[in-house]
Amino acid sequence: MSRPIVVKLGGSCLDDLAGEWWNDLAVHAADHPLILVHGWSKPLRELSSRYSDPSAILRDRYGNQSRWTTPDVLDDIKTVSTVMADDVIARLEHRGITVERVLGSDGLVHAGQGERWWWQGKQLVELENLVGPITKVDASVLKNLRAGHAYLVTPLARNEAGQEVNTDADRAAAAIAGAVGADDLVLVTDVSHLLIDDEPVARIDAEAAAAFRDRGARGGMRKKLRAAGEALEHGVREVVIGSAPVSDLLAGRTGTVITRDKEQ
Ligand SMILES: Nc1ncnc2c1ncn2[C@@H]1O[C@H](COP(=O)(O)OP(=O)(O)O)[C@@H](O)[C@H]1O
Ligand SMILES: CC(=O)N[C@@H](CCC(=O)OP(=O)(O)O)C(=O)O
Repeated sequence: MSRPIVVKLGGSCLDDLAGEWWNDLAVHAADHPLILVHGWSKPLRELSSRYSDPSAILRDRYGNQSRWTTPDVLDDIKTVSTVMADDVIARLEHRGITVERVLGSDGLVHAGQGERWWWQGKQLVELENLVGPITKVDASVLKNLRAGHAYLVTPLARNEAGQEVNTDADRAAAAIAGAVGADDLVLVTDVSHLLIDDEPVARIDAEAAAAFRDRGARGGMRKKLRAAGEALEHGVREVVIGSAPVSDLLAGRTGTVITRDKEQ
């Protein structure tokens, strides 16, 4: 069996991907087991204005942004994810690829104890946030990995107390890519490249990407660079960030390719 490909579909761009983009993905999926992991940031903002309020986003002590997640927010995440999943499934099935949907919290993604102290704007506050760091991915849940078949993962997780928690979608995709032995992780988003000093970057190694992350990356890109580093540590060969069809990103025709070593 060829190695699986993991593609993370950014919540920022999922509804902007054109028919051609899906045609290209279906060609890949016909030859490789495919795992899609989706985000939901934009659909949540469209569901309710409360998700555009700056107080909805917290930061941990490492500067990672995290949605303030309560049981109501989890319900909203599931509502928008079901609509997105129905759309993705229809698009791929129409192109001859079968799709199985998996909630990460149904045994695939395990989380540890969450943080209690968060930065909300400039204030450090103690609050309950249903977000957990990913501790394990149980790849045996994805037992039907084969060419022509795709999994669509909603990256929620379950913690040791049995609670369902939110996770970061890029980092969940990285952990899943490592667990299934994927060679490639593709992070599809609303920008064509990582920009450093306003210049698009075609290739960068993990060390330089981490150095830039801590110096200059913001918001969603900061999380992507952290996720890329984690994926490479877990054995993924390369991580590509961009907005083009997956074939173009995998061939290095566009996007930013992040590799473990300089020479790769
Ligand atoms: N150095 C950078 N290069 C490119 N994009 C950046 C950079 N720093 C921050 N960003 C932002 O990261 C965003 C992508 O992350 P995010 O909004 O989380 O997307 P997604 O929903 O696809 O995960 C871009 O739209 C851009 O505004
Ligand atoms: C803990 C946390 O913040 N989780 C993210 C997961 C979704 C995500 O990452 O969506 P994008 O791909 O659109 O960025 C959130 O709820 O927004």
